[in-house]
Amino acid sequence: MSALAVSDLSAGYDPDLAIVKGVSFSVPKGEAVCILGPNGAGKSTMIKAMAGLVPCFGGKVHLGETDVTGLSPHIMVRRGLGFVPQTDNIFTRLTILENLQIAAQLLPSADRAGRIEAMLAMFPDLGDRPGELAGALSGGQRQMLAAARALLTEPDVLMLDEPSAGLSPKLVAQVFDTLRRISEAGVTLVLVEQNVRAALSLASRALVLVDGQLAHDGPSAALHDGKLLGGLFLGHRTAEASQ
Ligand SMILES: Nc1ncnc2c1ncn2[C@@H]1O[C@H](COP(=O)(O)OP(=O)(O)OP(=O)(O)O)[C@@H](O)[C@H]1O
Repeated sequence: MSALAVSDLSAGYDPDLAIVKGVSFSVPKGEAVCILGPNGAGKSTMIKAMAGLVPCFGGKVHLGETDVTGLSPHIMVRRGLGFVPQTDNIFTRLTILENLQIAAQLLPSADRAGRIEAMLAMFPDLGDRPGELAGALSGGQRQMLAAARALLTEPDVLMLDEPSAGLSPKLVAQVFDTLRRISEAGVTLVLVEQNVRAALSLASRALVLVDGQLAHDGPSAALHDGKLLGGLFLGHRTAEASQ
């Protein structure tokens, strides 16, 4: 049983103009998968459609055995999906603790304090200063807070849209170390990334999206060869994508 299965998904902003065009893939429980591709390929649109934030025109998204296609984002969370958007993923005028408390509203009240404690323990940079304003955090720490908010509800699958966007190389390394720990804890990860090297070092498998279609689906190791990746970005397709 896959943790996440996407079949023949079409999605976009205008029903007459699909951005994501018939994409299929599945992610086994515990796997980390990255979605790469040139600018404008439709990566963010696809991950947002999977999270219920962009309309799906056709196809299905399953979380485990549950069909979650087109459900609203807060219902997706209840079905076991965590999503970290690229921007506006924390409340900058609230404290770290308040950010976690808001996310915890989705949990039964008896579980809230324990889960918040668990997140503060998992992310020591946050646990050291729960009363600090989120707006005062570094870019990397903000991404950690956004991930902590999504992990509070113990999702089966955590999806992230460009967690490295706008970060210095040092902060990118910090964020990816955190993602590695999350992956090692058994959470299934799906991330869209522009930072190819960081994404391939974390994920065991890579999908390449070009012009809204899957051009490649295979082990990350195969893409350490920059030539293959360059060819894919230019529009070549590999056999794995059509299987
Ligand atoms: N809110 C929107 N309304 C209409 N069109 C949009 C919207 N957001 C994105 N698009 C269009 O969808 C297409 C795919 O954009 P998307 O952001 O999904 O690509 P991407 O692969 O994530 O690109 P990048 O790597 O540059 O972030 C682009 O043509 C873009 O202009």
